[in-house]
Amino acid sequence: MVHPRTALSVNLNKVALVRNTRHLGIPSVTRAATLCLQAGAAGITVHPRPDERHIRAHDVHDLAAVLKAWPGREYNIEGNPFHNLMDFVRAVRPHQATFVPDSEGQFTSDHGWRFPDDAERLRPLIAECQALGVRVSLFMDAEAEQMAAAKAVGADRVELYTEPYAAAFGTPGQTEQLRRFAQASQAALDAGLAVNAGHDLNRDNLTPFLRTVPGVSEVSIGHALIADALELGYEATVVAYQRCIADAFA
Ligand SMILES: CC(=O)[C@@H](O)[C@H](O)COP(=O)(O)O
Ligand SMILES: NCC(=O)COP(=O)(O)O
Repeated sequence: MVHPRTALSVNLNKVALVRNTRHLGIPSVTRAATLCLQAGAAGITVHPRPDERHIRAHDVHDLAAVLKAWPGREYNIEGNPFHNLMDFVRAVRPHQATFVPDSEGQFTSDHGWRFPDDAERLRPLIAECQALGVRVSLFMDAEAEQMAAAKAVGADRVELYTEPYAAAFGTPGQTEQLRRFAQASQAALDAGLAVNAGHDLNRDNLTPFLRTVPGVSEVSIGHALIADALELGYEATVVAYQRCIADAFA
């Protein structure tokens, strides 16, 4: 079942990471995508980093072919538009491009864009994506005062970087983080942006997040979901995450 309120996009970076440790082609990234889509995932996300530590260029094209067989499901490609992302956008025209301000060797994504600093250099690349029919989401820290500027630069959506919430989950800081994210999401919605969210979301912290943070259109989840799939399998794991989403709106 694809839940109508908040779409689940499965990030397959970590399947590729394991695959790359041998020259055997397993675990298959395309098979993971197919099994997750068959289980009801609304889409697939990849972050083809320049060093190809996990998702490689051929994966991006292989997955585009898989998604073509799934009308209504979305392909989201993340990356830094000043590095290699735009070449992938031009070549495969995904449904969504998520601009992430990562440096080339960065351990993982850990911050969003800053306005007004980044505005003028982002504007033409956002416009180019949209001219190609690709929706643009900007990876942003949960700062309400930054949302109007994200809209002004032309973005369709923001993706709230959820690691600070995930790190506070289960501690006294959880309430304050949820308030911060709810405020940032409402500010984005008020500015005319749609809201995505991602990074370190899992089966424990997802439902409370969606119950409290208004109007989340899509969550992209990879690390914890793939870890769960090692134990439960892709189908049961996607169903479990869809249940977490459904529980938030029950
Ligand atoms: C942008 C973001 O928060 C994640 O989607 C990112 O893809 C994580 O990258 P790694 O899987 O390389 O840690
Ligand atoms: N944009 C977040 C994403 O795609 C996956 O992040 P994570 O669940 O691997 O932390």
